[in-house]
Amino acid sequence: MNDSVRIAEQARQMIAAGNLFHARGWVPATGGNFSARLDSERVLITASGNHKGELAEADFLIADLDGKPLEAGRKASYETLLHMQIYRRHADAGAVLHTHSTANTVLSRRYAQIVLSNYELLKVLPGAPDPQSNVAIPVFANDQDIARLSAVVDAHMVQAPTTPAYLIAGHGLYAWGATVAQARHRVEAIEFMLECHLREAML
Ligand SMILES: CSCCC(=O)C(=O)COP(=O)(O)O
Ligand SMILES: [Zn+2]
Repeated sequence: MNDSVRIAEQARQMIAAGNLFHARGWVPATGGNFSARLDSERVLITASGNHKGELAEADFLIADLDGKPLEAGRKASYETLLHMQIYRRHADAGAVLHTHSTANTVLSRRYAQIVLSNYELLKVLPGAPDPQSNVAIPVFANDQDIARLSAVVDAHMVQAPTTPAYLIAGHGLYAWGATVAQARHRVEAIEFMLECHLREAML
């Protein structure tokens, strides 16, 4: 596959994910951002400030693993360094998707971590955990200094390398996978389990 065809295909898959997430209410306003690894040095990522349910191929740009856009005059997602931390820490990560759902926002404002257990959908997460096991989703304090926040996330991943995804308090979910499709499946599974967790807390 030549480079421009590959770029268009990765953008197409992220546009489709954005449409789905918007339909589910997981990317309100211009919240959320998406990326896919193109090769060992380049990542295709959403530009900052676009509505993620209305993306077109022109709303993506290529950045290096330091988060620097390779095209002059383009502004990558404000949260680019959070994506790059994942690509640097997880060699098998091929795509990163970030959502701002009601469930992930409410729960991350209340709890320091969310422990998911007894959900069949846990099998979709990295390492295919046994549904009966306890899977911890850490919650990090929100921080407008994204370099500092990505350093906090990275330090956690050194201590807990099997962390399957994470939340930022009052902000949203970051999840990843080998492909855009796998990252989307994981977002769908985690958002479903968080929604269940929230509803149970309200019973
Ligand atoms: C308007 S939501 C605040 C920024 C944010 O959290 C987000 O996910 C979108 O930022 P981006 O720069 O990627 O558009
Ligand atoms: Zn965000």
